[in-house]
Amino acid sequence: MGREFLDLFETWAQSYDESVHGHDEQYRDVFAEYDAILNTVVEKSGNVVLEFGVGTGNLTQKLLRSGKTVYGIEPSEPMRQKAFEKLGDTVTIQDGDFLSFPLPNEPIDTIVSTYAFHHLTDEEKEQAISQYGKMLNKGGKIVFADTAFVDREAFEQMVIEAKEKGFHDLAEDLKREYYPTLPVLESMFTKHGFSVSFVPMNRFVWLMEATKQ
Ligand SMILES: C[S@@+](CC[C@H](N)C(=O)[O-])C[C@H]1O[C@@H](n2cnc3c(N)ncnc32)[C@H](O)[C@@H]1O
Repeated sequence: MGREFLDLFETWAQSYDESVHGHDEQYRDVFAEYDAILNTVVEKSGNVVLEFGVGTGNLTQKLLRSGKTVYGIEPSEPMRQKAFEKLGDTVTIQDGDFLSFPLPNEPIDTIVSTYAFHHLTDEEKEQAISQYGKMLNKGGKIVFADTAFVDREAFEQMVIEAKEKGFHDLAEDLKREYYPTLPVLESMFTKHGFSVSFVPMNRFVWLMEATKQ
């Protein structure tokens, strides 16, 4: 569920790694400090990790290189193909999404995702957090990095700024997908038994670290 944006990745899969490294002017600020953001998610993760929205496998690769066991979930076939080209058979990446996915065959201590949680509506985000709250033991973590805004005004301001710069694809993307505000996310995490902190990583992306109480 929450798969309505998969068509975008049919074509974007081929050039995605160029976008994250600043080749697309409209998304340069979104992907600013991309590698540092992924490295921070790795630092915050435990040893057995479930990753949603693997994409071309950049975070997966960093998690594996730091010795973690990773169970990857990715709904887009072209993205899974790109990830396999990068990672070979060193990892399990299965078809699934944030809400419907094959369960790993061992307990996991961390659920991670970068640049993907905004594909879910706020209602779906809460369903996912509720589900993860039941899967994780006390001390288990959700570590996400994704675009979010301090409030609706900050969101509207970013749309205006994108339009003023002529970044119409970015402005459309901001309006089409489901970028949340921090207070909404905070209330979802706390309602489902997590303590949560938010740290800004660039002008768009926040690191969300939620620990099961
Ligand atoms: C912008 S890419 C991010 C890829 C990678 N995590 C990264 O940080 O570079 C978003 C990814 O989320 C995937 N995606 C889209 N809808 C999803 C869903 N409902 N559940 C899980 N992943 C989804 C897309 O196929 C795509 O691979």
